[in-house]
Amino acid sequence: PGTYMDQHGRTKQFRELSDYVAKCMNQHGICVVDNFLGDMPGEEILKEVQDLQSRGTFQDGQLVSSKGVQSSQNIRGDQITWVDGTEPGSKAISYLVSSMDTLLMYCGQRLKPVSIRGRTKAMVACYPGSGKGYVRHVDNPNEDGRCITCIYYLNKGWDSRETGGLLRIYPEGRSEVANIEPIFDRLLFFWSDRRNPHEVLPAYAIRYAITVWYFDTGERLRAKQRYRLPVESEKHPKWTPQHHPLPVTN
Ligand SMILES: Cn1c(O)c(C(=O)NCC(=O)O)c(=O)c2ccccc21
Ligand SMILES: [Mn+2]
Repeated sequence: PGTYMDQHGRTKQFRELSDYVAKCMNQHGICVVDNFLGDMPGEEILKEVQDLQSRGTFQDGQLVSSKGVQSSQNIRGDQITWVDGTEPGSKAISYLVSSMDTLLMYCGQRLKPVSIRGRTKAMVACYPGSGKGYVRHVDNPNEDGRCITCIYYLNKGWDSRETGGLLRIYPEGRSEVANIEPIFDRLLFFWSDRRNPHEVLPAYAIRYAITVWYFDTGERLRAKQRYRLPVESEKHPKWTPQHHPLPVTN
């Protein structure tokens, strides 16, 4: 039987990790964390995503462009579904999202100048591997409130030389690009605004990812006033470290 990694051990790990994430975000605006949760929890999350897919909950992603919704099946093969973590069969996804929340909470005020108090639900995405990718875009080009994009990848043994599917980021004002392999148990953060245009290169194998966008409190409030959304419509995670049973770790 495995030993429980004690809550204290994990807290210490997250504190150190948050030092790295805060520094990396302020320096580069892009941050990669490998082996975020470990093999076991990663496998649990992958299983839940595959179950979601087998239950047919994924629908084709719509490309919402500034000209309103246009169906884009021919451009993007991605399929998406939204999970808030309370649905049956989403315990591991919920553990992932609360781990993301906790890590960002430990970053606290160091992620200047944003102050994060809310986020979207988790968007589970699957590229079927038919050679489609995702056109180059900016997640938040018009100050809709989203400040940090957080993506968790689930693809075991992914090798983009074989199966493509690289995330390519073109950091604004820089000559070099960032090529991110969507490998299993990898966590990625980047600023959601125009600093990080990005694209997903055509994928030739099934490619899973789970994305959460974190809101900057001020920007989100202003965006709501512009569109008169009820301010309470956001799911505000409580910022106390979530008490949840830690997975058995060998
Ligand atoms: C399916 N999919 C996406 O894959 C990305 C995206 O940037 N993905 C990056 C990645 O998976 O590495 C998106 O930004 C996105 C935005 C709205 C709807 C669907 C979307
Ligand atoms: Mn994107």
